[in-house]
Amino acid sequence: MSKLRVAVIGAHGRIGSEAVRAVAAAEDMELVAELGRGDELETLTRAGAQVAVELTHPDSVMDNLEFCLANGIHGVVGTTGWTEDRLARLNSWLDAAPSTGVLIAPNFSIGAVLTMTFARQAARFFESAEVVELHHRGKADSPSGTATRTAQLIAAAREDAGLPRQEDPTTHGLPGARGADVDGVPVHAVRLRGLLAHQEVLFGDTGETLTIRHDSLHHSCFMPGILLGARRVVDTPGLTFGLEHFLDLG
Ligand SMILES: NC(=O)C1=CN([C@@H]2O[C@H](COP(=O)(O)OP(=O)(O)OC[C@H]3O[C@@H](n4cnc5c(N)ncnc54)[C@H](OP(=O)(O)O)[C@@H]3O)[C@@H](O)[C@H]2O)C=CC1
Ligand SMILES: O=C(O)C1=N[C@H](C(=O)O)C[C@H](O)C1
Repeated sequence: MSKLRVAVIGAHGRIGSEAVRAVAAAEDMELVAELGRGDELETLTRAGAQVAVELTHPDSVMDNLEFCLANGIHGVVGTTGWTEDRLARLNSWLDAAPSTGVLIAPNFSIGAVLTMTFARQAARFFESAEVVELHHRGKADSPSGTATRTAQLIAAAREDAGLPRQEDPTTHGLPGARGADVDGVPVHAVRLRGLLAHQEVLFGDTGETLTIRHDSLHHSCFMPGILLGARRVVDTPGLTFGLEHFLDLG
């Protein structure tokens, strides 16, 4: 059987360099290109890439995906910074390339995917919910894509259950102390040397709290999700948002 031809964009970065090693070690894949900043995107077509794993920066990801989709290359995207506007532009490129697929995964680690699943399940049972994400100091964006997605899922589950949007009871204080408001769910971002990627989802109601915590301790935790995404995206045209769609979570 022929091997899946996979390229990595952002190949010299923290997660990209790990992805290069993981793709190269996968028996069913061939690593056909490793692109860093300034490298020509045409390398992807010359190398015959079928899938591009995109792990760069919110400022770079749109141009890279526009090129990939214009050339029939599927995308597995870990880069953050997704807004409604960006998703609409991506969908318009996908409309013009109907047999091509893109997976955007706010987080490729199984523990983080389960955290989001459990948080969505718990959301309707608690009056209040907040998210705290903690990352290394080199991270470009805040809050993290995972925390934003988690808060959106919590807010949607609350709305589905008929719960009101959370009101902030604070009347006095310093700006920013209550975090960012994501659909009514406060999200707090910590940046600390020594950390990698961590998240706590806090729920509270009368007389009890529930905390769901996940810790990514090494970039290797993202690799099974990236490889799964590459294998599945070639048979999944259109946009898939979230690795959970490629997992059987019961
Ligand atoms: N979904 C997930 O599970 C995960 C997602 N991420 C996300 O992945 C992204 C990268 O994170 P991280 O590896 O820590 O960041 P790094 O800064 O370590 O790596 C990004 C790399 O991409 C390069 N780059 C930037 N623009 C381009 C471009 N146009 N073409 C090719 N290479 C480019 C950078 O080059 P230069 O250094 O010159 O700027 C850098 O080498 C972030 O958005 C992060 O949030 C990270 C971990 C897990
Ligand atoms: O920049 C990182 O490191 C990470 N980025 C992703 C995010 O923003 O959610 C995933 C994970 O948290 C690591």
